[in-house]
This record gives sequence, C-alpha cells and structure tokens, in this order.
Amino acid sequence: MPHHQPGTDVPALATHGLGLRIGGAQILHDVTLEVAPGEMIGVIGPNGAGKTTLFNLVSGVLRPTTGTVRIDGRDVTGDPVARRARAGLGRTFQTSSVFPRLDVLENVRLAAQMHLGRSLSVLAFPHRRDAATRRAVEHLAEVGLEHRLGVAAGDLSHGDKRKLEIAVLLATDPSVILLDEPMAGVSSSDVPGLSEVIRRLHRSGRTVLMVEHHMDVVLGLVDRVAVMHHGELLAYDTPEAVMSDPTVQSAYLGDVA
Ligand SMILES: Nc1ncnc2c1ncn2[C@@H]1O[C@H](COP(=O)(O)OP(=O)(O)OP(=O)(O)O)[C@@H](O)[C@H]1O
Repeated sequence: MPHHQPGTDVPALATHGLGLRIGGAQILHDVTLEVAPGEMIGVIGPNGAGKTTLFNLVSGVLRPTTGTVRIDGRDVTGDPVARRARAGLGRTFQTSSVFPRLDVLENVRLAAQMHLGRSLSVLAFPHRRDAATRRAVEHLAEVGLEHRLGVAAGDLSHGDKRKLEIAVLLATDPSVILLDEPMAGVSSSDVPGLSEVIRRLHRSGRTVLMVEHHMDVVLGLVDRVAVMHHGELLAYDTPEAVMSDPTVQSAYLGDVA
C-alpha cells in the first residue's frame, strides 16, 4: 500500500538536537535529521559511532536526554515503543525475532491478526482470521516467500529469515521502517535477493532507514546517507556527495581502513 504523499512538507521522520548522555559519556550529540515521506536513508559509520543508539532513540527503546523525535510531524519523544508503533513506526532488530517452530505463514498471520484486532470492530471478529491469512499471504508474496508458507521459520536460511521478519513488520502496516543491519549473518549469495526486497519496500512508497555495514548495498539502494561518527551526524547527503566528502573520507573511511 503506497504511503507516499506527494506535495507534503511534513517529514515522515524528524529528529531535532537529539542527544543521549549516560553517566559521564555523551553517547549521541545533537543529531538533527529529516527524512521525507517515501525516502530511503542509509545510516553508516564505524563501530560504536552511535547508529544503534539513534535507532533506539527513534523507536523509543531509549529516551533522549536532549532533543525531539517526530513521526509525521507528531512529537513522540515521550511515547513508549508501542505507541510509536501505532503512530506508524516499524523496526527490525539485528537478531532474528521470528518464532522458529511456527511456519512462515503462521508467523506473519499472527502479526496481521494482532494488528487487525486493533483496527476491526468486535462484529468483524469471526472474519479476522481469514482477513489476517489473506494479509499474511500478500506480505509474504511481497518479500518473495509465497512458495515457503508451510516451512518452519527455524529451517529458513538467514536471508529468508530476514525476508520473513520484513513480512512480519509489514503486517503491522508501518509507514516508517527501521532496518537494523538487514544483511548481518546473511550469506553473500542471499544478499542480492534481500537487497531487491528492500528496494521494493522503497518503491512501494514506504519511508525506510537502514543501518548497514555493507557499503555497496547501502550506496546502491538509498536516496541519502547519514554518516555517524563519535555520536554525531558527520554528513547527510546523497551517496555520491557523501563518498566524495573529504571529512567523511578521513573520519569514516580512515577509521575502517
Ligand atoms: N547503555 C550504554 N552505556 C554506556 N555506553 C553505551 C551504552 N550504549 C551504547 N554505549 C556506547 O555508545 C557508543 C555507541 O554505540 P552504538 O551501539 O550506538 O554504536 P553503533 O554505531 O551501532 O556500533 P556497531 O556498528 O558496533 O553496532 C559505543 O561506544 C557504545 O559502547
């Protein structure tokens, strides 16, 4: 379902002056970032740069010590994870979050059923299971797993597990999606297929932010790149501009060389 609203000036996601201090350590400092509806952003940076912390602050796992988070213009800084999810924010984690003994269809159907449970009236209750199954099959087709419905999630390859996690996420109908290292642990032969699934998420008009270490994947997929370094946003621009930025080259590429 397209979520892109052409002509709107309100960012799908915006952080302003976001900071996190724990004890004496400034983990994140003054991160201001606007993501337009339908845009796809790659978040890169060396280990410990603050990428996961940024995702935790945006999704509500952590509360910032300074600054704000807005989803579609609404200030969600004080909202817990569940309320942000209802506001349209969906997130995958670095580690797999599917139920390994349940089959592929059941994993997505459960998520769809929970989501529909909130949006359908009590009168529609008997139809909820059917509606959830239909929804689940659609989302599984979107990630290319429609031929694996009866397979136990635990028996899938890492790449297919990641696709399943994305389908579970889609069942909650998010407008802004955070993908935390989607390629982590995925075999190189599965990378192109998973990249294609992520590209399709973007093409469907959803807003996507992705933390990813595979630079070739990031640069080939995203509209803009946010470069984190020592807890700060060092650069935020197109892949071409970021890669030719001398500050980025010395700070980021220098660190990982
Ligand atoms: N709860 C915490 N208490 C103290 N330090 C923390 C805490 N959480 C994160 N840090 C530190 O903050 C910095 C940023 O961590 P973060 O996990 O956000 O980096 P990252 O860019 O996601 O790194 P990686 O690529 O390794 O996942 C690191 O130096 C980390 O050790």
